[in-house]
Amino acid sequence: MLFRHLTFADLLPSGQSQVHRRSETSNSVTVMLFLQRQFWDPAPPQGEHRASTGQRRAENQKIQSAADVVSSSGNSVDPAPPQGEHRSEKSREPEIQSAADVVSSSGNSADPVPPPRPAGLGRAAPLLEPAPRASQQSRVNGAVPQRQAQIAEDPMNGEAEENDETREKLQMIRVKFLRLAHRLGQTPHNVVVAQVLYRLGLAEQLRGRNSGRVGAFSFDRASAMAEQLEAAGQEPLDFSCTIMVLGKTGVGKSATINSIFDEVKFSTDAFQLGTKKVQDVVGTVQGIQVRVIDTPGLLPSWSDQRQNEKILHSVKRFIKKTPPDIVLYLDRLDMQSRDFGDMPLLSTITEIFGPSIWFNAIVVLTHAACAPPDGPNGTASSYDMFVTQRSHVVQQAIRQAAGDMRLMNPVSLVENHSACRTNRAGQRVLPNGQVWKPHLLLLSFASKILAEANTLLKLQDSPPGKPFATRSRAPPLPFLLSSLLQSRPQLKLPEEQFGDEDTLDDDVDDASDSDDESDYDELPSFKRLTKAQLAKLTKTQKKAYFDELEYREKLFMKKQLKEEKRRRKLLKKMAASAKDLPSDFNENVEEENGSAASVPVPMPDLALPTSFDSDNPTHRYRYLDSNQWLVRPVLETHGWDHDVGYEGINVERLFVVKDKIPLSFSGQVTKDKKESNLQMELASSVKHGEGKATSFGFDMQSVGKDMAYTLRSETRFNNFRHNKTGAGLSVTLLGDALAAGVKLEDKLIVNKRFRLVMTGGAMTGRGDVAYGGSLEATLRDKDYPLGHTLSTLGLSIMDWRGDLAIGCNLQSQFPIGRSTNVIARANLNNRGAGQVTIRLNSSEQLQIALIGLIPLFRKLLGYSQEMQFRQ
Ligand SMILES: Nc1nc2c(ncn2[C@@H]2O[C@H](COP(=O)(O)OP(=O)(O)OP(=O)(O)O)[C@@H](O)[C@H]2O)c(=O)[nH]1
Repeated sequence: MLFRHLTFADLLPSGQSQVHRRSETSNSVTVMLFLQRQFWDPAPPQGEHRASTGQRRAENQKIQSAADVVSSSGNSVDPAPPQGEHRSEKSREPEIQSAADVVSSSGNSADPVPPPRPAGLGRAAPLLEPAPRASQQSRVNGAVPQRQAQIAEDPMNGEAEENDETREKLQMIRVKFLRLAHRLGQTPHNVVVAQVLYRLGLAEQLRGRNSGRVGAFSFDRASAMAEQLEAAGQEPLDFSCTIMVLGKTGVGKSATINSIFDEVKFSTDAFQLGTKKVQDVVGTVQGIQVRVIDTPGLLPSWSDQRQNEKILHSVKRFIKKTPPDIVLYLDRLDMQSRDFGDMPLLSTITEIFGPSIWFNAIVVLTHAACAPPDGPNGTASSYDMFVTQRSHVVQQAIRQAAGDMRLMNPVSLVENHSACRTNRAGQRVLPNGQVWKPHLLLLSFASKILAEANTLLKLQDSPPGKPFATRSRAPPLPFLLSSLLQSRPQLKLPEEQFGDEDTLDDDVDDASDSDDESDYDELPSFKRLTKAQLAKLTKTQKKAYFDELEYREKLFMKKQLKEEKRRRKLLKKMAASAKDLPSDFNENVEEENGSAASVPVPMPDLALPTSFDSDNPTHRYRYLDSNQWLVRPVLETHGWDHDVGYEGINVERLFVVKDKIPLSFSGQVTKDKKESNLQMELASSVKHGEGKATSFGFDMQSVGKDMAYTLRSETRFNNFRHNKTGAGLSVTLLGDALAAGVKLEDKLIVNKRFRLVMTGGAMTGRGDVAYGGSLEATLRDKDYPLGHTLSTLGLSIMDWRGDLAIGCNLQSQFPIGRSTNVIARANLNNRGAGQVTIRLNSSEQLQIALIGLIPLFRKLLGYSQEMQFRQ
């Protein structure tokens, strides 16, 4: 049991995983200095991942974010990335998204709909410069002649030509979009325009890097060209857009179509079903060809869904040949629909067309000139607030129906009433000053433009002509690979678990340790002092006493370790020779073996704090050790707050099949306010020959919304005394994507203290491949396993889609004096992001805790300065 505990100690927080020898350790203080620029560890080196539950969780989160990044490839659903970390991940993916994203990330103050996503792409203006590299390039290549000259200098190979052709086509798409915006009276500074241009530039840049060349983002050139063409007015605009309207009956679908064309194309009716069948109309708006498909009105209640199904099937048939570029889902702004009151209707739409219908949909709220209702205390609520609330209800319902909580459909407002306020040009203006029609059309066109660019850059593999094709997600290969590359300890039988699998032959250890052992037996007798006696000692005497105590403790533990090792060796030898002995002797040995394994060794207790402070959860959560199942709470170590850090439960058990094969089961469920995670692992290992073993494992864990199921196998053999080699395979099913990988691992055990592990591998899925490798050097304490000094250097490298991520990780743990431990960690990656952490843990120097006051003082100082400034 003791060994089980130590083996799986990594699931406990570091402070608890060690057996606390120093019982006088009563007050302890941990100080962490945490310097961080930006944390993004592409592929943490081996051993890192399993260091603690928190890190496991972090890994899971990383996988999740990778899944998000990847899921958005060729998929217009954006996982609503938070600022910073996620953005940096996201920018790795050369993806262009639909208008849905473009708008949801816009932060236009004139827009009644506030930016629904916090990070997105932020403000408009700076986005016109997508990235330093690209903008520099654009200056160099800005003018056409210069660019041509550069092309002429380039070695003309096929790839370069293809790149130039693609770049030129992308440039024409950019020009086309600027012309559309121009016709709708929008400048490049309009948020939607800026976002589309930004995404085009970003995709081109990343695409260029992929093929070894940085793409040129020629915004100035495109803008000049668009202006020129529009001014001349002769060059026809090669663009048309098909828009389909869907929504409940009477919300204003036909009226909106009439407003778009500024003429009555369809009749509207205030009192009965207006549109009886699906029909389309083609017309031009500002010289742009627009086709709109009007659909019969849908009904909201459950009992009407049969009727809705019939209607939607007829719509599906209608759009089979010429699918729409964008869907407008209409609802009324002034209708206070109850939360999810429209769920039946939205679910039916999802059922018939698939969830992807929502990936290219804009929420349109009609009757937008209505006055906001009174607030709870009788005061009128603000228009913007009202719009936000209504938008949120519809967006949330769509999210629910689509089963994708990351979905963020843009919202556009419409007012069809003839009495609507107009500007001098006769365009309808909303109460917030927005001219709605160009806004709605621009959003719709942006989606089509981005789809065109996606097809050009082959970022999307949906078959052409298939309406709302379900776009499959690519598996997060780098993260699956980094999980495969982790070095996993081989599973052992309970009686074999003692000791480190990577130590050199026991004979070597024996030789080095023999002196110490004899030393302990030869030591003169020693009497421990009582507390009262200790108090009488002088400082130097105290030091000498503790030094002696420590020395003796060390020697004693060494001796114990040695004895245990020897006993195990003997048992092993006996078991080996037992085959030749009579059967009753065999039974005796087995009995002895069995009893040795089942001797109840009490689990080391957690070091309890002295106070019964209710904030310290150690007093409230203990773990069960009543039977073979090990049940423990999971502590979230990555928290600074004084809150309950326990967020889950961990269950483990080791089975022995046919007395020979170890089989371990471990499961963990963690749940916090927002998300829950499930991990389950089944592992086994079979020995076949001297120094050869094959491990098998199956694990499942939640990755975002999906479950990942992984089957893995690994074979290891000792080819030389100092060298162990292993090869592994893994297959992961994540959602509907399958990924398979291989790895090779070589472990060089230079001596008792120093070892080197090198791993390399590749992971493939959906025609994509990620390559990775890592190197980890470990230097242990000269008194290992008694001493805890440990230094590791890890290097990891990952190549995926031409994007190279290199990470370096350094960690050192060493004691200062008898009561203080320092753990220093630093990591850095080739994107310049890194983190430095210094953790100081002391059981005596309580005054170190005063360091924690520094941020407090800084804050207070900041306040006082602010106050002075105001006065
Ligand atoms: N005040 C106001 N009235 C509107 C607006 N949009 C539509 N209406 C009125 O609402 C009524 C229904 O409009 P329709 O366009 O027929 O609605 P629909 O969604 O096409 O209805 P079905 O064809 O039955 O599905 C008409 O009387 C319109 O004039 C709007 O934005 N503001």
